[in-house]
Amino acid sequence: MSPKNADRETDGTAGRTAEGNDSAVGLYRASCPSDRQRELLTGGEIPIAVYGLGKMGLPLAGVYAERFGNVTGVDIDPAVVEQIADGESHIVGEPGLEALIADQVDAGRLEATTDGQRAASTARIHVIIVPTLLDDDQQPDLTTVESVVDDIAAGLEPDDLVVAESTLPPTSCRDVIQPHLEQESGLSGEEFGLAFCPERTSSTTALRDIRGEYPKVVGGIDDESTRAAALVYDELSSNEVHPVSDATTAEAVKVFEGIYRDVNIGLANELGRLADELGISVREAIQTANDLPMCQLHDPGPGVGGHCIPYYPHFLLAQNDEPMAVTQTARELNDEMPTVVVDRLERVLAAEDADLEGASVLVLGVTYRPGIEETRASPALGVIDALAERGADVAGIDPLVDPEAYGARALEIEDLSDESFDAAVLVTPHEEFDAISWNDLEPMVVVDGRDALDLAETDHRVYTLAGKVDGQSPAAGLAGDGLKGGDERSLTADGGVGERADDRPTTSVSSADEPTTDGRHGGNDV
Ligand SMILES: NC(=O)c1ccc[n+]([C@@H]2O[C@H](COP(=O)([O-])OP(=O)(O)OC[C@H]3O[C@@H](n4cnc5c(N)ncnc54)[C@H](O)[C@@H]3O)[C@@H](O)[C@H]2O)c1
Ligand SMILES: CC(=O)N[C@@H]1[C@@H](OP(=O)(O)OP(=O)(O)OC[C@H]2O[C@@H](n3ccc(=O)[nH]c3=O)[C@H](O)[C@@H]2O)O[C@H](CO)[C@@H](O)[C@@H]1O
Repeated sequence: MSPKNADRETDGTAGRTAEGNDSAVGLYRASCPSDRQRELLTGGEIPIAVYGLGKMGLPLAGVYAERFGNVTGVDIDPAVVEQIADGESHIVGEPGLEALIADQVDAGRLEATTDGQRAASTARIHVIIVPTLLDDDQQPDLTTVESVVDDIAAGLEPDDLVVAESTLPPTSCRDVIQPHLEQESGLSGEEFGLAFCPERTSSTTALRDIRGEYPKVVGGIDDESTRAAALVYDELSSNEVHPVSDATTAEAVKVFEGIYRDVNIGLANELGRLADELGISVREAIQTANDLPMCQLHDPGPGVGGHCIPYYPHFLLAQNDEPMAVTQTARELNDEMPTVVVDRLERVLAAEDADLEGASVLVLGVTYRPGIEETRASPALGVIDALAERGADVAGIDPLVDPEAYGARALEIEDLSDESFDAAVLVTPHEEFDAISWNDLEPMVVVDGRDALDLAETDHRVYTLAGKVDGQSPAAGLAGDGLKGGDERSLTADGGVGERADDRPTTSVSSADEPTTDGRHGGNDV
């Protein structure tokens, strides 16, 4: 037993020490009836700490405060804490969050601090929602989670409940967090609750999701932990709680959701690459195949970014002996997509007897998704790197981040007509790009990675990755001899642009023909 807990013995009655000192009720092994536990929780009598106040943590802390009050948010970034203390949100583009934080702080139901140990000393429910990143070897990096666990351990009391919402490699609660808490707090694992309750939320719909868009998965290190956590989320969420057998199962649920998405996107990208050879729009074919409920293919694109989907597969790939060829192959394929996009651009330029050496290329969109200020693993990083490696002069526009920080010369939309570009690559279709007046720009080659542009009435030569959902093949927009977009054209592997019907490429575009790539350009940002 560590010194800080040496004098602490409990009589098993949650919320009281053997000396009878009052302290807030701990839900784990609580002796009072569950409806009393719910009253205490919703009445703000059980202090809660939320560790990590980012894109997911701040919305979560806000909803916890909205439902239970008595919430202390913890973040290591003083600027984040200061803004929240002022009732402001530092998260861009999360509908409703600004107002929620202002209301909860103003009502005294939410406060913020950088002092995790102080927050832990009063909280009886501890919620972990900090990032789980990867190191340079694609191995899960739990140091951030472990630093939060240290803070919690410093203030952990018998009958406290620890909830991990951060996505974790399966077995982390059992093999890392629980032993770490025991060792640092001096308590035994039977004295506190620990459950994994994954965050099934997406940026731009976080409050909707947290309040109850989906069932809440709850998996405890033991049955009592599952019970206590299920009670919390039954009160927090309007949706049902879905208890599972244990914490490892819950951890696997979350990682499986992410792997499913990455593999599905990988399949869509693999099929999307066939569009030139088949002379079709794969997007149209996918949309049509998805008529069937048993076929729900995702969208082809220039790659998979963010610190969720590209990361989650590595939480299993890194630690399991069983082969995971499907997961591995999809991950590699998605990682390769930024280079495939630049290869396609190179082919289109070759068809015009041009190349990337010295070409002026504009990259549209640096963040990984429109409207979200996040660049981790963004496909744009791989596109910018590949263009620069091939000698292009790369400019970039993004409404949320500075392209200079990512290797591209920063431009504003209003500056575009002052320059002429050989090409543009649309990676992330921010809504701000609707303001681009394409007819005012010198005709160029445009690679549209997301089928987000309609340039048919312009003189630009447009290649749409995987084709357009309206049925046009990828090269249909490559206006040649004055033809507008929409004519029947396809791009051949050797850089020709032939008629789609009869002139299907004689050389099949096999992977052997594709330039080899390390596919790591869209890699991890640790
Ligand atoms: N972003 C999503 O769409 C999404 C969706 C579901 C789940 N998740 C998961 O939620 C978790 C958090 O993701 P996010 O998007 O909120 O991350 P984020 O990068 O937006 O925010 C993380 C926050 O944690 C803070 N932080 C870092 N170390 C800390 C520490 N030791 N103590 C306290 N605060 C610390 C940072 O300062 C930052 O404010 C991750 O595990 C992620 O996998 C994310
Ligand atoms: C609860 C949680 O963890 N939520 C996560 C969050 O994930 P996220 O914010 O990282 O967003 P994603 O939408 O997964 O995009 C990731 C990258 O994949 C590209 N992409 C996407 C779809 C597609 O068909 N083709 C693509 O190419 C896209 O451009 C981007 O770069 O929300 C998702 C639901 O939106 C959830 O599923 C996901 O678990």
